[in-house]
Amino acid sequence: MTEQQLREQMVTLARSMFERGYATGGAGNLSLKLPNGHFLATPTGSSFGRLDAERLSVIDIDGNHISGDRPSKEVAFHLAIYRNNSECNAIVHLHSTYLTALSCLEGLDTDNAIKPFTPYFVMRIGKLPVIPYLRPGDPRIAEELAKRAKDYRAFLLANHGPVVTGSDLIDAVDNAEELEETAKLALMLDGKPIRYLSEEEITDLQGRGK
Ligand SMILES: O=C(O)[C@@H](O)C(=O)COP(=O)(O)O
Ligand SMILES: [Zn+2]
Repeated sequence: MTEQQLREQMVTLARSMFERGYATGGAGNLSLKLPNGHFLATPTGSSFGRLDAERLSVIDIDGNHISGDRPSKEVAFHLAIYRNNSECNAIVHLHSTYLTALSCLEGLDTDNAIKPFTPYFVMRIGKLPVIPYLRPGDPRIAEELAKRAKDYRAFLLANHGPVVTGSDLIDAVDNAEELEETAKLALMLDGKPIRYLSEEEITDLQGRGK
């Protein structure tokens, strides 16, 4: 895809998420790898419902602002993931309701906040590690994500929200939406006797793709 097509794709997917309630106000940010090696990111403070393709931010791998509006304050953590996972070509960060609710719970398993009970969580995400709470924009979020980037496709920032990767922006958005639905189910089922997938069932799903 050309840079122009990728710009339009970001605007369209962001608006779709906004209209379906996955993003509200100015929360969240998106990025993707451009064909020339730079990165396209949402401007800081922008609403997913009102992005302008021509004003999206372009940054390089060192975080230098190349063009467009001032980039998201979280570009450092986006770049930390790109640097450490060559399979990641796009990133979605949301404050979506159910994942953010989950991120506020005490006593989460920090290796995997959602114990698998549906195949698509295993196929799309695998495991959801929890990053200890840091204020939004804190450069230490990038350090924490850099340590885990090559081993996971998604992360849960404690008391904040999810960070989800993909092979392209469509894949990252699909992963984020399915992860949000999984968190919704997990909270709906809280306190009920869940039949979790067995280790054998999880192993059978791993490596089969989506
Ligand atoms: O939670 C925050 O403040 C950021 O992580 C966020 O979601 C929006 O920040 P910008 O991308 O700088 O608008
Ligand atoms: Zn945020």
